[in-house]
Amino acid sequence: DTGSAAAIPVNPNYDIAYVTPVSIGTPPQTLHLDFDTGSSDLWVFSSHLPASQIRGQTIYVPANSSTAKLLADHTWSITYGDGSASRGNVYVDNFTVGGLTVENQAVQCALQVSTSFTRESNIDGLVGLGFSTLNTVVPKSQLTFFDNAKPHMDEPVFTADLKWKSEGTYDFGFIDEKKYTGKITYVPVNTSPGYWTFTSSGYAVGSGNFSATSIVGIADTGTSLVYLPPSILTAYYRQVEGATSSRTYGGYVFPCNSKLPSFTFGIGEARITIPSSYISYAPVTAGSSTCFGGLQSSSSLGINIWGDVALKAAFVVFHGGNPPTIGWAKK
Ligand SMILES: NCc1ccc(-c2ccco2)nc1
Repeated sequence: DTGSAAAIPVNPNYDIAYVTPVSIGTPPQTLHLDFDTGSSDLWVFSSHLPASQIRGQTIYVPANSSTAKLLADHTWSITYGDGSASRGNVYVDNFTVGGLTVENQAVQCALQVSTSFTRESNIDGLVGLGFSTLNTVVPKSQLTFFDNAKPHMDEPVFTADLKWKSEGTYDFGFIDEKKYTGKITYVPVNTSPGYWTFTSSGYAVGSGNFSATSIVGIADTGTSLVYLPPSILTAYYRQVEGATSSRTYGGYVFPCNSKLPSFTFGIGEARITIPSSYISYAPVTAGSSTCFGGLQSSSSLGINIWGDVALKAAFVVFHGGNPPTIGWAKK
């Protein structure tokens, strides 16, 4: 089996997140979910939510699906790195992404979501594509869509082709040679943390020398920005006129008309360059001439994160073989 589905920016001006249409149940209910390689719960806005917590999202109504079955006495609760959270109960139902169907997929129904989820009206839930060890369902943890689909897939892979301010794709079960140039460089993945954790071989700022240094981090489609060690941030923002680390805005900001260098990171001998346009991320508030950087410090996170700002500069292969690996190519 294979599948292919769109990755659509939730906001026309800034790539805050990407959503992908999925079908759940019988007859199919279509929701737009945030595919997140940084977590492993598949949860949706549901008919169990109080109306006060829904603001335009599409909800999943298990009662309207003839194939939905309650997973009795199972619950879940998750808190993300950005402080958002949700919790609820669990059904199993048919789950289809771009023509690829998993029967009896655990669909975690929200009974409560935090205000930041309520405020994001274009996200109807998340599809965790991390390792199933991170799933929060108790008393029996559940498998991700990828783990359920893998045995039926032509190849045990999914790929991310995210794009800057435009629609990209997630492919399941195959690698589309038309989506990248040159070769794919694969590096090992450490699955123990439960994320797609790999080691980058170093970085360069603009046209500067490449600094060979191991950077352990995660490939996270569910995080907007890139979070790296402070020393790398200093090296980058010292090249940006008027850049400063702002306590007010919680990170590096700079005048929106400042000239930004690109940022290159290493994957083995290969190099991926993030264009400067991806790093001038967004005005700190609507209409402001102060912009928030797409590269920020990981010092408060305890983990380096290659989020969408980096992923959209590449074609990325999440290879779920034994052992799993991650592949990066230019495009
Ligand atoms: N890294 C997972 C993730 C994805 C989306 C969100 C989100 C969307 C709106 C508010 O919070 N939070 C965490």
